[in-house]
Amino acid sequence: MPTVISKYLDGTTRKYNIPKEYVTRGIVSAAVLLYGCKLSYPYLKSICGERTPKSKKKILCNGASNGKLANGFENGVSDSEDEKATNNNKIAIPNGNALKKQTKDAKSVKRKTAKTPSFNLEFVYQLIKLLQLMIPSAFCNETAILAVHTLALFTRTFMSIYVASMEGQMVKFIVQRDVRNFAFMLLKWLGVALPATFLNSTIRFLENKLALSFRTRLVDHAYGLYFKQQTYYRVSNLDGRIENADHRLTEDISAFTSSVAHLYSHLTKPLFDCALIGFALARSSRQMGAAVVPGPLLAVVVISLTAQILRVLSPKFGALVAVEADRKAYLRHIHNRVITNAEEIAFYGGHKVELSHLKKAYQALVAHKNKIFVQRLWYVVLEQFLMKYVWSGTGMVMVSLPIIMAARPVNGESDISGDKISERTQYFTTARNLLLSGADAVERLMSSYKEIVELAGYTSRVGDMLDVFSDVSSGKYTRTIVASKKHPNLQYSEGRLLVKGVIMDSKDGSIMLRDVPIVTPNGDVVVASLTLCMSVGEHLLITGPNGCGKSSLFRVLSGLWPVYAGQLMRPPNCSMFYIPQRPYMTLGSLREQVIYPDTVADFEKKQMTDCMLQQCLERVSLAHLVAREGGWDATADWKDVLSGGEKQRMAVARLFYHKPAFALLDECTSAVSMDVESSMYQSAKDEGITLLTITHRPSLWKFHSRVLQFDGEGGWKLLSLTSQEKEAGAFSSKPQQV
Ligand SMILES: Nc1ncnc2c1ncn2[C@@H]1O[C@H](COP(=O)(O)OP(=O)(O)OP(=O)(O)O)[C@@H](O)[C@H]1O
Repeated sequence: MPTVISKYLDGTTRKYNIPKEYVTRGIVSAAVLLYGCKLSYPYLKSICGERTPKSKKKILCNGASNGKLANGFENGVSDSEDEKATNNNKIAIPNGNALKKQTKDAKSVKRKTAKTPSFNLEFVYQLIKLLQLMIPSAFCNETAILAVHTLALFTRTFMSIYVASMEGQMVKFIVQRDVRNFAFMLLKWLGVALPATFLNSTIRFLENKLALSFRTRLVDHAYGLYFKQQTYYRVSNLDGRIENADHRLTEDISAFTSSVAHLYSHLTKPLFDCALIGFALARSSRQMGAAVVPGPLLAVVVISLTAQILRVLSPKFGALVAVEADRKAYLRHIHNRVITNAEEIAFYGGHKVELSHLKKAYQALVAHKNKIFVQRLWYVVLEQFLMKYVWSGTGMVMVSLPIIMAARPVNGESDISGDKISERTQYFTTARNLLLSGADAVERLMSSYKEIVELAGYTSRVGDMLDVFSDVSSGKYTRTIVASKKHPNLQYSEGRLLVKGVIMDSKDGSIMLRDVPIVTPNGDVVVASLTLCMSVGEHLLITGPNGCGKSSLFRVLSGLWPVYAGQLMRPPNCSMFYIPQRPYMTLGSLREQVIYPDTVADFEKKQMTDCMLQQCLERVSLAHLVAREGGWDATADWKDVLSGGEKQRMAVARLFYHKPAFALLDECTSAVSMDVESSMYQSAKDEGITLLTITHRPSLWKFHSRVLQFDGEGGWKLLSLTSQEKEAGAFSSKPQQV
């Protein structure tokens, strides 16, 4: 076939008197140009597709009015789908059934609009953004590693070519029966092998180093965002875009950085190989006196065709990888739940239920992995057939072309003399080795496509996570708000509640709320408008039925939940200390339990002593703990070592260590005996701490001067307590509103 093409070319160039190189170069350029157009067509189309009017795209975010998911899922949905969904949901939803329908619609839109990561423009943008984080400047560690890595890859390619030419010469000496030169060449070959193997190992070492450096950069950045403005709380409680942030922060970042570093060497070396080997092959073809163009032209055509076939038939590895990561994360989450709640589950004997959850999560992962294996099986069969056999055949033709097409001797010289044969053998061996390396390089380049698509999956997970973190840390939340939840006092835009409240620093240290609503992250308005003023020394008791918004008021005061309307004036966070019903025990020593959330360095900076900590423990009747646990430096799993009541008392001991202006006590003594509870409350008051207490215990009324009573239906009353009421723990007559 190539001979036919060559003959036809000869005829045509002679006929029209055009230099043969011009024609062959023209054909090659046109082929390359056409193939380039073909490859770039889908991307050009997607760029044009993205230029749809913004207004249409924005409809997607309109969750409040049409029940659709708010942003975060914009990509990958057609405009017609948007419009259909919008129109469907314009109908008012008066009852529960309709509400269910709406939720179903929202879910189906979520499914439709869920992004499928693939090799597209969005992937490129996200990757560039992440690369800027991983390589922050031209003079950083990572650039240095990259430079050394690139140099190592380049040197390795030169070595491969050098080794191939040495092997060619060795075969020539064998054919010539030249033992001396053969032995010398063999020694030289062995001498090169040593640095070559060292270089291979160095390349792998540098790749791992690069992956680790990239990971460290990303982890630093992600942790910075995660612990900024309580993002770790808000991302799971106020925003609905990502689940299992822990998995993304650990596994996905690691997989992403390893994939980037691996792909760098996986792409760079084959590219060097292709360029340099192509050049070396062309040079040896010319030395043989054969035409340079037909061989490479044939290679370009065959490789382009096989690449196209593989591209069309390739499964969507990016989407498959993203789903796999999701399922792995979910399985880990279920495991974590079992570990965290082991005692409760054991008491209930709930292992059957937990086991079934675990099995379900595991089966989902296994089913998905099987799906990937099956898809990979057929893809690898095709890939191997095309790359191993079709390419080997093409390589054979390419290697033989210069020998077959080389100019024949014209002056009666023999074509099969010893010298000529050994020369051709040397050429054949060198070219064959070079081609093998070249084929290997192209194979790696093509199999890299699969890895690039997999990288798209990780890029999307890591990139989305960082986007969500920075949105959330700057107060932008995305969560579905069902249309029927809209409240006239609040403002909505594109399905999201707008944060319109004003937060001010209190100058006199008091707390003041004016028309502040209490709204849950789901958009439920628990209390429509609350007005309250608390000066230092005015102890407030908060009561009401379950779920009426008592703890939520603390969340608003602490800044965990946004102030959607009205005004909130409050002292700085360090002046307010929150103690929850379920006390939290940190990792570390007994000392670190008392000083939490201070670190040991803070403790030393404040010039506090263990003796002072001992006094804190005495106030909550835990003085014996130091001796019992083996001193202040003793470490244990405090969550399990301390009893429920002891943990609650330890949490109150922290109050005496920090001595804040206000204590937000959320049923934090429910497991403490009543005598110890009373002495703790009295101590806190004596210390000058103003109490805001949520409790159902009448015995605590006596420590407070006012009561905020929620009715559970959005209403509330602020009442003063008489001394009889304080003692009785109940209102003696009809309560008087303040
Ligand atoms: N993270 C959250 N996401 C969505 N809704 C929430 C969240 N936290 C609380 N809620 C809802 O807010 C409402 C008020 O909850 P809150 O914890 O303030 O109740 P409470 O008055 O303290 O109740 P209890 O006396 O049982 O502790 C409840 O209906 C609850 O379901």
